[in-house]
Amino acid sequence: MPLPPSTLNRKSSRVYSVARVYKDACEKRPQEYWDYEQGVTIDWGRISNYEIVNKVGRGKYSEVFRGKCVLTDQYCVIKVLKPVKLKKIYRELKILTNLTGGPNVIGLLDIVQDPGSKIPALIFEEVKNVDFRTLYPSFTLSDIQYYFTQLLIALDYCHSMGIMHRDVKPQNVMIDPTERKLRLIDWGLAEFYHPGVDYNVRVASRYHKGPELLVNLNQYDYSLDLWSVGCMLAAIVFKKEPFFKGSTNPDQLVKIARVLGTKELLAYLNHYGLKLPHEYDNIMKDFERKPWSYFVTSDTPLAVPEIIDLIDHLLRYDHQERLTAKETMAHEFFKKEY
Ligand SMILES: Nc1ncnc2c1ncn2[C@@H]1O[C@H](COP(=O)(O)OP(=O)(O)OP(=O)(O)O)[C@@H](O)[C@H]1O
Repeated sequence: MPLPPSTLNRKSSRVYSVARVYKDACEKRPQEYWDYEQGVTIDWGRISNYEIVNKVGRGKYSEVFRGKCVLTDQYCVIKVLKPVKLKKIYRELKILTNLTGGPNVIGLLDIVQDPGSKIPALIFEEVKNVDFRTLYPSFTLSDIQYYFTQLLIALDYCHSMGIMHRDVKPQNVMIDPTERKLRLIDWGLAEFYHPGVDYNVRVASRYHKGPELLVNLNQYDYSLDLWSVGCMLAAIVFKKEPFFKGSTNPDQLVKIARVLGTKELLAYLNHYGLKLPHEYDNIMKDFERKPWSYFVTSDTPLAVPEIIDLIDHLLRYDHQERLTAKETMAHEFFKKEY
């Protein structure tokens, strides 16, 4: 039976921005691929196959445990979702089932349901992650080449599948340095991309939010994820974690403008027919653009010209100017031997 029309691909009356790449990735697939509004069919596993070992963390949307599959004796991660809108749960499940098995995407092993609350729990492969605050300061240029290539492979894959992650940040990139294994996790804010559709700007985590989110530009796309990659790289290279540290959402844009300039921000808005929201009236000042050399000191040996050029091509106000995941992998920085 064909699905009824969906609101998820409903175009805005004014289309002012469309992704440069993979814009028809969803449209060319059947509606069942991207339409999570009608619910999703789930092949439920048995909760009794898993036991909890210990608590790993508590996110905004879940409680996460280390667990064990009693059938295989394999360790796993159990993400018990908190009761949020059913639509959000369906979205995460649909996206994970579409992407699992893809390169460097966290592997979804099973979906089980708490018999009492009916709340789903997601069972994932476990990554023996080393906290980024310990790991990143040890990175050489060659480590950066390797791990960022792995991250970009995951991003290019999800983008090619019509999905924007929308919450790229160090906490969502699990790295096991012993195995040199990287997995992109937390697809809870990820969304299907449809050209000309207005998206909610209340996504991503403050320090990694792209300018488009902070100026209410709703027709953003996969390029949002590349801004976040740029923030991660700049933080490592310039030893400033996080690179843009806003105290509130509006202050986040002020922190960005202090580096990229206010005139340049206004040119970006003008290009898409937008205005700076009034919440900035008293806080946005006329900041001069800073050259990247401003952040280079005797304590930033990773700041070689090629990586600075790469950061410069990712940290662009204009989301359409940023390198795509594929273009980033082809950048000169990844070709050089360090
Ligand atoms: N597969 C995994 N392997 C190892 N650790 C994991 C794995 N999945 C999740 N974690 C840990 O659990 C934390 C929370 O997981 P996740 O980000 O998926 O949940 P969340 O509720 O969406 O979190 P947040 O509110 O921070 O976005 C992660 O930051 C990570 O430390």
